[in-house]
Amino acid sequence: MAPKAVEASDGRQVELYREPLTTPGLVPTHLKRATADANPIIEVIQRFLAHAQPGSGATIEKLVGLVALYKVVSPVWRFVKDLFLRSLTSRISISEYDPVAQEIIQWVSAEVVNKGLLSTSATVMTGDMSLYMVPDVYGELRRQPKRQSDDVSCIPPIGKKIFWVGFRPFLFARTGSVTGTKSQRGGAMIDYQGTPQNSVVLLTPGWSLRPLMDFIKHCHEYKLINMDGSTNIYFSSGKVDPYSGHLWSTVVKARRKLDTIDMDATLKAELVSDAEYYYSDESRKFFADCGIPYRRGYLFYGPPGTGKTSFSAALAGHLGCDLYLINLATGDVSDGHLHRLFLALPRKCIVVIEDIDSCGIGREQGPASTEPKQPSATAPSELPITSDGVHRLGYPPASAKRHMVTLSGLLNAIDGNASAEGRLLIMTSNNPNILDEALTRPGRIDLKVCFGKMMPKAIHDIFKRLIGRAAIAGKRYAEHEIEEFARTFTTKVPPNTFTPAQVQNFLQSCRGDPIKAMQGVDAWIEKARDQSPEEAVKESAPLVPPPEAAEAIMDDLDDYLC
Ligand SMILES: Nc1ncnc2c1ncn2[C@@H]1O[C@H](COP(=O)(O)OP(=O)(O)OP(=O)(O)O)[C@@H](O)[C@H]1O
Repeated sequence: MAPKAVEASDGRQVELYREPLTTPGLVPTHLKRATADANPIIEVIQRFLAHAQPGSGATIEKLVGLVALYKVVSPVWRFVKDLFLRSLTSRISISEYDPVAQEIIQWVSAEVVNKGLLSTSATVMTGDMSLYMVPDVYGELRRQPKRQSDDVSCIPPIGKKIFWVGFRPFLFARTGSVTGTKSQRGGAMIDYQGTPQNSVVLLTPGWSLRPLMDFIKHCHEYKLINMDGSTNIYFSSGKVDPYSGHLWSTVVKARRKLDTIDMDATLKAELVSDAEYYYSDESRKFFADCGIPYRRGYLFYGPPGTGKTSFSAALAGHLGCDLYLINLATGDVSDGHLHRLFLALPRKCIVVIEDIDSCGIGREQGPASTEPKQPSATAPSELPITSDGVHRLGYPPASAKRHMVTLSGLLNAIDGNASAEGRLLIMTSNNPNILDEALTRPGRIDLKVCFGKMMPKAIHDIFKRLIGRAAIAGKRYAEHEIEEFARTFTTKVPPNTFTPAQVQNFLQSCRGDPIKAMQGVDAWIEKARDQSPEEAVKESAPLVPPPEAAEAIMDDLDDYLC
């Protein structure tokens, strides 16, 4: 019906969209609409209320009838829809803990959410777009308030998304048992301890799982191509990450190259070739044929700041796998938690348990012990027994207050029957002599490697890397001049006296200036002789700072570029 223009009592023009309900010429105010400033939603509500009035034709009873009809029809519709989807589609559900799920999220982030013209919702993260996107840093804006000038990238939010790969449609859904709202928790997965987990569901038309498997493979290959140049470093604080609901939190780091680790060249080559062989098809077959659990373990020992953790990170980058760091010394990791951390590991990865000697690993007394008693450098019976009946090997730092991993808990996690296979485990220690022999026996630890203080060749190399590269790139010095400086520097620094962290610290302070390095080296040697390796390490940045410094991690990311 055409609107009618009517003049209101205050002189304004109003339009009537329907015949007046009462006497013609007497217009109820709730049916009027001012031409310019009325809110259309309020107007609809007003009209509805007017219709619902007794005697208006549409009664409250009709409304109740409509609601009842909806209540009956909606479960039937859901049932028909589910039946249709289940009988005509194939689907896969994956826990978000699973690296496969993360690869899918990464693909959907990059190819659907960030490129999609029709993407109307996403979880926002900031960061260097040249690095690979990390699925774990949900709520990244809260974590990185200072990085406002950076590029912004998006990952799929909790919810559903439909996209096409070639001519095939896929439905991607993230259920949010941990990070989602109440209404988004339906169908969420539950882990073996009954804890709800976020999960990813993939669905495509057809009865074969093949297209889904091909898509998952495609996401994996995509990750391998795009991960070139960076390494995912996972670390655990002993708590579930509040943003992702994962046990592991992640940072993405520029890949550290093996040639930035200054150590004995033969030793380095042997370690790299051993790790490469471990992950070769030939070795996999050998383990399977012989019925040996497919695991390998290294013990890296030596003073702090000699490159044990840095080499592990470089090795992960070289092998193209992720690095998982566990620090038991925080006192936040319990036996059960450690077990769950190991269960959540992918098949190919490097796990580093740092400073294993300083975390207070003890041998349980009585029936709980899983290993026969082994003699060790310090006999367990001579050690203090705590109230929980556990001998502590070494003394935990003051921070280790709440949880303590026991020796049997650790052994169970690393090679118990339920423990995953395929990982390369690296334990680092400053004091290997106090470690229980059960922990380092062959089969658990296959190679023990000493990371020592700097020898002349390594001193020469570190000078050329930290001073020479910048000086030559800036065309301030020729290569032969740098070679000469490096030789002089090497003769001045006494061999087997300083750790790489100490030398790196000094050379960094010279900011690529060889003259400054030559002028300052004698004074530095005098000072550094009295400095303990521990103090030197404190001055140089650790690989992964504690989780509470997550903002700082991202800010300092570039510092790791070598
Ligand atoms: N061999 C090395 N070559 C190059 N850099 C090194 C080497 N060793 C240590 N560094 C540098 O020293 C710092 C500390 O190294 P890292 O944390 O790897 O030592 P660590 O032996 O694991 O120490 P800790 O026993 O305290 O864990 C890092 O910044 C690293 O770059």
